[in-house]
Amino acid sequence: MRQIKTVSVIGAGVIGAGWSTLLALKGYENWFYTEKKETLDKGLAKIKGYLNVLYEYKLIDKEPDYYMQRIHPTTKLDEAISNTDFVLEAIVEEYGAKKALFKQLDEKLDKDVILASSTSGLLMTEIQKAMTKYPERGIIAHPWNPPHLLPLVEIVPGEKTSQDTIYATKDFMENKLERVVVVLKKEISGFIGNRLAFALFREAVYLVDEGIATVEDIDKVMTAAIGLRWAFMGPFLTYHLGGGEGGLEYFFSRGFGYGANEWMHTLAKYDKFPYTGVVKSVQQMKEYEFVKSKTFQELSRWRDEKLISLIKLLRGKI
Ligand SMILES: NC(=O)C1=CN([C@@H]2O[C@H](COP(=O)(O)OP(=O)(O)OC[C@H]3O[C@@H](n4cnc5c(N)ncnc54)[C@H](O)[C@@H]3O)[C@@H](O)[C@H]2O)C=CC1
Ligand SMILES: O=C(O)[C@@H](O)C(=O)[C@H](O)[C@@H](O)CO
Repeated sequence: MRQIKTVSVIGAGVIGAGWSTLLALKGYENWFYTEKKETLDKGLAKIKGYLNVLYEYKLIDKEPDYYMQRIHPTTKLDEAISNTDFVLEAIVEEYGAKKALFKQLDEKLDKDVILASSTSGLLMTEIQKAMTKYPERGIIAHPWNPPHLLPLVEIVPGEKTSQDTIYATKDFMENKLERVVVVLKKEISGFIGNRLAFALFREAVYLVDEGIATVEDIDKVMTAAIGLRWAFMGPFLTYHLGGGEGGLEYFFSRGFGYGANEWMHTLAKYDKFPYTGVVKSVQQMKEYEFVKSKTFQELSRWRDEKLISLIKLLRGKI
């Protein structure tokens, strides 16, 4: 297993900036690459913003510039992979772009350099079709936004991914970057988190489309109840407790789960967001009281401040 000292982050957007920040925080030199200087500079500004908030909240004890020294920005791909031990791809969510990049990297890099995609739901098996030399080193390491704060990484092997690649990626994410890692037993689009998140989001858009509730009220339902529990309990533990002394078995046999059989057939079934639902949701987002007076940067900072407080309470560290 190759010792990882230097990492290449390919893609300087929301996720690339988060990965680069996390790597620097955990002591790793990392290349931070995208093609366009303007995008690269925006990515660096994101990183500096992330580090400033962490410093203000005393989650890091050194000033942001101390960590920035470990981040090496470049618009030259060959420079970004010149001495790399591990690649984290975080470019646009398109098979075409990812396959072209993985093909290029596979041709250039030693066979023990792992190529990990941040994709939100695409399949490594499909990406590996473009890797003609060492497809076994291709894998998915799906972070959650923002990666420097949310600890989960879903590792999803493709059909050709080797056990060594899985083991090395899990070891790096879990033991070196101190992430919470789930390795999927079978490859599936959307993985675990996004499938669960989008099952709920599909229903949320349906309820807006049907005029049952506004986007603001749906968010209230999530944040005033469901989301609070989910910050420290998943759905199974939640409903095991919901079953009282009888636990999950009672829940399904006589409890709420049994009762839900009366109306579960009314849940949204569509496999693409309905145009009318999207239009109504976007329009109502513009009327969302808390949001309409804030910029993306202000909302991102507000989100990170809340996440930091929660993470400190629930995990004690990032
Ligand atoms: N935004 C999110 O909440 C999350 C996104 N992801 C995944 O992470 C990946 C990146 O997502 P974001 O950072 O949100 O996207 P983004 O659009 O913010 O950033 C994409 C970056 O890749 C660069 N880029 C695009 N094509 C490129 C290429 N061919 N070569 C080099 N750089 C290229 C862009 O300039 C940009 O810097 C996607 O696969 C996405 O599905 C994963 C978890 C969460
Ligand atoms: O929600 C997240 O942070 C990630 O799991 C994602 O992949 C994003 O939601 C993605 O689906 C949208 O860019």
